Amino acid sequence: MKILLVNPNATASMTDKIAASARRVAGPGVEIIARTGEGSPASIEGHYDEAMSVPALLRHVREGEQEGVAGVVVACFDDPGIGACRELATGPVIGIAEAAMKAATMLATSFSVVTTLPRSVPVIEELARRYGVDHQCRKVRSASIPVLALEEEGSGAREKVRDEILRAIREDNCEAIVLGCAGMADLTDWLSRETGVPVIDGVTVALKFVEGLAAVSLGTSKICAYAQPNQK
Ligand SMILES: O=C(O)C[C@H]1NC(=O)NC1=O
Repeated sequence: MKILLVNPNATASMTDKIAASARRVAGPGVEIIARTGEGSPASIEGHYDEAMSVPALLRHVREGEQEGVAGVVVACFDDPGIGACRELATGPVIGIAEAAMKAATMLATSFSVVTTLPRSVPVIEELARRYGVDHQCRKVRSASIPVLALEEEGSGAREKVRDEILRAIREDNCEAIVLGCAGMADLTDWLSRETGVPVIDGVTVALKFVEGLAAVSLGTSKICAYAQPNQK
């Protein structure tokens, strides 16, 4: 089984980190094909970056379809272009925000999200509403770090994420934490140990959801909303 994992931003080191997290949990016989959003913004921080990341993402999904991938993980917590990707794909297409937040609702009665910058907070709050989990999402918080600080050793980014998680547990009455950035994937185990609560990373959860759905031969419905784009 081949699964396409796309980091929609243009930072290859983040793609490598995300792919390593995914490969650590991939099942036997599952090959992860990792791709970077060449020509897209170096990081996705807000609506404009998100929009600018979709063309390269769609090119990778189209290529993956031609390569016969079983499904797609969109590894950016804005879940950019999911509907458009689903129109191109036949297998499941799952964004890490939807995967992580819905997984949180299966593990706890409440969760908070910790993302990078304040400007990403309303984007994620809207996703929680769209996915119908806003009543269980206590709060979306920001660690006030640029996305790319997560790529810099010694930046203090990981400690800021940890400290914001501890504040969430104290103040939000939440029982689980969702990591609001694909670039946090490598911090998951450390953060769980440091904080004592389930810390959910959307990259690995989305991968297992795609793997599981593909394994039972379930793919994207093509009969209406996600039918192939009309030829003009
Ligand atoms: O908006 C964010 O902070 C998260 C989002 N940005 C990015 O480049 N990869 C992400 O997962």
